[in-house]
Amino acid sequence: MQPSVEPSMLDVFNDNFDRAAQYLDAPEDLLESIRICHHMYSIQFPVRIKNKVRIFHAFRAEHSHHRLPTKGGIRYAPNVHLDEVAALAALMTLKCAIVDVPFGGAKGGIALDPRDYEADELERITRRYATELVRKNFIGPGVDVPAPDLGTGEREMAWIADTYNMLTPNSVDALACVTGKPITQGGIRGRREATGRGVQYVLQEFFRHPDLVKRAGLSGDLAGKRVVVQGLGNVGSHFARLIQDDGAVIVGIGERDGTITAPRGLCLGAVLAHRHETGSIRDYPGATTLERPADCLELDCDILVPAALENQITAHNASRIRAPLIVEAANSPTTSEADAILRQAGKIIIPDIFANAGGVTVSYFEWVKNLSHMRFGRMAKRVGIQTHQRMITGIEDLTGSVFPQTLRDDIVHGIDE
Ligand SMILES: NC(=O)C1=CN([C@@H]2O[C@H](COP(=O)(O)OP(=O)(O)OC[C@H]3O[C@@H](n4cnc5c(N)ncnc54)[C@H](OP(=O)(O)O)[C@@H]3O)[C@@H](O)[C@H]2O)C=CC1
Ligand SMILES: O=C(O)CCC(=O)C(=O)O
Repeated sequence: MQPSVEPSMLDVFNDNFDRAAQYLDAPEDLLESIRICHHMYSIQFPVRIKNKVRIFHAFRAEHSHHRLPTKGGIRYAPNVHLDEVAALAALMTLKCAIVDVPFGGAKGGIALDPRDYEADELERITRRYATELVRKNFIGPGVDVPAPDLGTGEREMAWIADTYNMLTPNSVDALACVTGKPITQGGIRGRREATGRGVQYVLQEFFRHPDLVKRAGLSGDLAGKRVVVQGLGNVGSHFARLIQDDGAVIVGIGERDGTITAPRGLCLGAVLAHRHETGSIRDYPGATTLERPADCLELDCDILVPAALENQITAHNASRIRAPLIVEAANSPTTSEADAILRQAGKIIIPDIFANAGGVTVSYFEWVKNLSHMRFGRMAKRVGIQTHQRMITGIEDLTGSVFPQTLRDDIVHGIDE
């Protein structure tokens, strides 16, 4: 029987937690203290928008303080509420543990649709939210460190860092109060694409395990695999670009305004240019446009990557999912009932708390960089350049050949952030 109401994200987290707990030999009281969200902050504040005072509802949840600071994004979406950020904060605790970064989990949000506001209005709302977080000690380099999530990005993180800085004038570590900042404001190279790149790495790793590939009913490597992506935002667009470089073929894309599909493949760059020009992915030349964003989930493909919203694969559509491999780039895109249906059908699901952990991993390096007040590699850079230079000269002397200039520059320069 199909449920009439979709479960909340917190229901889904609790179901999954209970399922995982069965594999542990841990007392129930301990499990309960791991499950619950420890600190929750719910705020309502007024901001003047177009000469009218509007009340905004905003939240921050710190799931676990077993490691500090707590860490997790801030989302701007119309229906954000306290239970939702509590569930997302719990996922952050598990995610940080899986990739072993020293944080407890947190998440926050403001209930608004960013498309309804001008940039200066969003700035005032964001700065007021950040001020409220400072007032209640829900932000700080050693307390709770937000980052981008759905509907937010580098710009919002820069506003938050600046607000924090203004309110704590003697704090030398102020920049470490938030990650995902622009490079010029203390950000780190690679954070922008980190979550999508992490999803790419997860898939590359999956295809290094022939037993898993076989269990999914697939063969070979990523090249030629047919991929469908839902959501062309920060996570989805970088993932799609990177996976195309691995030879995968994007056969479908779902966005807010519908789905496009082309069995022979879509060129991501051209789709983004089309969206930029027309404001929509619909009617992309050479592709079929389907009405609903969720139509993309049911397309025939090898790998399905939901990278937009929660609760997309539900008890209602799970039986129509054709992809044998599902990679959860979004947080909580699959309800627990859907998860059971998919597993029953023999599908492999790579869960969000592993698949999208690339973002918080790179955030960790940004935080460390801000606390150390030094760019990665700065101290050893010159020594590295001299060592590589000597190595190249030695090889050229021994072989009598000369390195091509571009290769020489590449080797001499070495890695950066
Ligand atoms: N940013 C990060 O580093 C991380 C994000 N995540 C998770 O990844 C997911 C996506 O986040 P992110 O990419 O940052 O968010 P963005 O806001 O950058 O992108 C979301 C994208 O989804 C689109 N979208 C909105 N509604 C729908 C819909 N109904 N169907 C299909 N697409 C839709 C949006 O379109 P439009 O622009 O029109 O709104 C937008 O292109 C979220 O679940 C987030 O929690 C997880 C780890 C880290
Ligand atoms: O980069 C971070 O700190 C957190 C990213 C995030 O919100 C997430 O992984 O869901």
